Amino acid sequence: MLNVSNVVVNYGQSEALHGVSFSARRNEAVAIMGRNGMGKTTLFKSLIGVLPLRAGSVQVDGQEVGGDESYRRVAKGIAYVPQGRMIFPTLTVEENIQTGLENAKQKRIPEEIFALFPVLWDMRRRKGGNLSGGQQQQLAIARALVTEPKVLLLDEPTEGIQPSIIKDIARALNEIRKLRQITIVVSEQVLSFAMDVADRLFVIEGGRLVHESTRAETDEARIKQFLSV
Ligand SMILES: Nc1ncnc2c1ncn2[C@@H]1O[C@H](COP(=O)(O)OP(=O)(O)OP(=O)(O)O)[C@@H](O)[C@H]1O
Repeated sequence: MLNVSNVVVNYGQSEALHGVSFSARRNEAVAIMGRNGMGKTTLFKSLIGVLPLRAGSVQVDGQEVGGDESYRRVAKGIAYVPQGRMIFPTLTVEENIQTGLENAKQKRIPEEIFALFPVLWDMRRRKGGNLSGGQQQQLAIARALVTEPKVLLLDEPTEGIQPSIIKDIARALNEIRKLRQITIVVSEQVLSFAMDVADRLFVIEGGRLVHESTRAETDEARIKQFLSV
């Protein structure tokens, strides 16, 4: 479903990603693990088209999107939940979700969204800025989901979120997969969360993928070594 091949990304003269390749099937979740500064955010921004590819290709469902602007990639089936959530603080929860429906025929928020995230129903008339970090993360996922993606990208969804809510988010992502059979790519530093949601785990270091394992064969101690400074 998602095919990433030899992706190279530069910041000016300096190369940040040195040829990243991986793929994720329909109804598969993969985690990209790595410490701060290893290239997770750069990779996600290049997949959604916020950063241009210097080389390489990104395919969604067999269609090349690597040269497209972000809005076209969204139309072709990628949705992105950025690091830091980036919700609109002065819009209500409902209005925030509706921004994801801008190009949809149906403007009503599907009930399934509130079934996945009941707290968003309770908070629907509150301003996004007044939600807790965990609630904002759920809102950001809801906003991405209403675009009906084939591939959902989440950049460090657990960052700054308390453990009980991290569990809720893992449960919701697993539920989303069951309901929609989409592909999920998540970047993470929290190994327990990655083990809860991902079928395969990768480690990124210095802009390269240096490790891959299925969940079943993952050596957690080894991954923790990669994640410790
Ligand atoms: N705007 C930028 N200009 C120049 N270099 C950058 C820029 N953003 C990131 N980098 C560099 O690219 C590399 C990868 O950074 P990136 O933000 O992708 O890491 P990350 O793994 O997502 O870390 P974090 O969890 O802190 O976001 C780092 O060496 C970083 O210094």
